[in-house]
Amino acid sequence: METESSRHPTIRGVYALADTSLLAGAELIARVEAALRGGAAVVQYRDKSVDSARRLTEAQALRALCARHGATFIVNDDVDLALSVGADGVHLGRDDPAPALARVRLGPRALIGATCYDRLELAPAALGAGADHVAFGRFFPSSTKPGQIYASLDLLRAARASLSCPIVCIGGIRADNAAPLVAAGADALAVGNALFGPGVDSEAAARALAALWKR
Ligand SMILES: Cc1ncc(COP(=O)(O)OP(=O)(O)O)c(N)n1
Ligand SMILES: Cc1nc(C(=O)O)sc1CCOP(=O)(O)O
Ligand SMILES: [Mg+2]
Repeated sequence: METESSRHPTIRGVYALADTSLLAGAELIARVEAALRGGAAVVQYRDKSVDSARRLTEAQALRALCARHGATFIVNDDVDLALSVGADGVHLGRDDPAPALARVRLGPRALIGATCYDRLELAPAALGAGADHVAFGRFFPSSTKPGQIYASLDLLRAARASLSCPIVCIGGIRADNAAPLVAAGADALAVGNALFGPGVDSEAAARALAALWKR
């Protein structure tokens, strides 16, 4: 049986973006749990508010939920919050603390993701500075974070050919547009709206995404 101490968190498969602009109040836990039942393997808590009390409560609850399901739990942006709740790691972009600082604070076992947008050349620097996995995107139009630059399948193929770390794809990903990303070497697909948008059956959506690796 897997125990807390024997668990080896990884970045692989359906990476659920638990974004509080999509998931308010009680919906947060209920729908993330549904996505976990459907096969989500990673959960990222993404909350852009400054309500530190709510952020702590929500991150603690998600951390406990992920532990019960054997899923990896990542906090977006906030190294201190990740440390406070015992998250498996943190995801950082260009406006966030540097991966090197996160590595020092979180230790050698932490999972530290770095966004590389549409730029493969950012990856070696991020990995050299303490990140252990990278993300590229957006691949499709995203209503959750509009206006981002597009990454291409060619970029993903080049990244797969040159990087041995886990690669996450993000941005407008759904079960019906994601197969080329998996074929090009994505290890994980970070998905917000297609899992947690209004009216979406989060369990069924996660199951359909997880099936992409079983073809
Ligand atoms: C898995 C994953 N990839 C990319 C991002 C985007 O990070 P960032 O550029 O720091 O933007 P914000 O999400 O913080 O607005 C991400 N969060 N997760
Ligand atoms: C948080 C984030 N970062 C992006 C980037 O391109 O860097 S796209 C994005 C939102 C992803 O959510 P959805 O699956 O709803 O499009
Ligand atoms: Mg960020």
